[in-house]
Amino acid sequence: MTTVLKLGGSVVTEKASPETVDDAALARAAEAVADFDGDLVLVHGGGSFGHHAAAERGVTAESGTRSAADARAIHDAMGRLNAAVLDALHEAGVAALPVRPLSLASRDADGDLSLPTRSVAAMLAEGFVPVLHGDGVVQSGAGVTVTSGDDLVVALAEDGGLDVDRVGLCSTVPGVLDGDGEVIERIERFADAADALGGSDATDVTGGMAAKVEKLLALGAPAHVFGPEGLDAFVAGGSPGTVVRGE
Ligand SMILES: Nc1ncnc2c1ncn2[C@@H]1O[C@H](COP(=O)(O)OP(=O)(O)OP(=O)(O)O)[C@@H](O)[C@H]1O
Ligand SMILES: C=C(C)CCOP(=O)(O)O
Repeated sequence: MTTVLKLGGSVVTEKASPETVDDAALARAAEAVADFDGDLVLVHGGGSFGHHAAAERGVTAESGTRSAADARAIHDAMGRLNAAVLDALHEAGVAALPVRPLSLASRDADGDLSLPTRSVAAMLAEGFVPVLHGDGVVQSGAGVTVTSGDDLVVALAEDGGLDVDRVGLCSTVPGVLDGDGEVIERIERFADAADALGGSDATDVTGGMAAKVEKLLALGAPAHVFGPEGLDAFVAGGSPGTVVRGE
């Protein structure tokens, strides 16, 4: 059984200032992750690295670039953040290794993601913690578009070979919030939260909370959406924040 956990870009970076890591938040998250017992795949988002690099070049999840220089700039920005995440994980004693989607994944013309996972499974079998991240990924007919860490979480969770039974999305909000700002405990269909779901409040080319919930509803495994304060509970097997479980 494997757990997939995404550390939101808005948790590990200061999303409003370009290419700024939130060192304290990242160190806290890495320490929480170090307590996990079992097979774990980590994913992190773009935060103030990937989203700024992509937005500056007009690249989104739908609108691609045919410029290799632009694609590389987005990938390199994510590489800088990935290196910072790996440094923090190593510092906390986590045997983390990078798995970088541009070199591995692709999308078809409809945007469906193909993510080969044998290297991820092999790393897990050898006791490592693979760390993927949102990235520029080549898409049939569109050049290179942005693939969100959330899409990678979904692809990992749907991969039969990894046997994923728990998914966690750690964002800056304590869960999916209703119109009054209260955490919704359980979402089983999009309508449960549709009124309250907006985009992201920072530069984000991949859609914010509404897109997250929609993707998580399609999974076979339960997904938990929580904030940094819920990370210890999730790592210990608990159920912080909102549970998203489609039918
Ligand atoms: N109903 C809602 N409940 C909770 N958050 C919401 C809601 N509607 C919109 N949001 C926004 O969604 C954001 C979380 O999505 P976002 O994509 O920014 O997070 P992330 O995954 O941590 O970041 P990144 O995409 O960089 O990895 C929140 O900061 C909030 O502004
Ligand atoms: C913007 C890039 C390159 C990655 C986006 O990943 P996300 O923050 O998980 O949506």
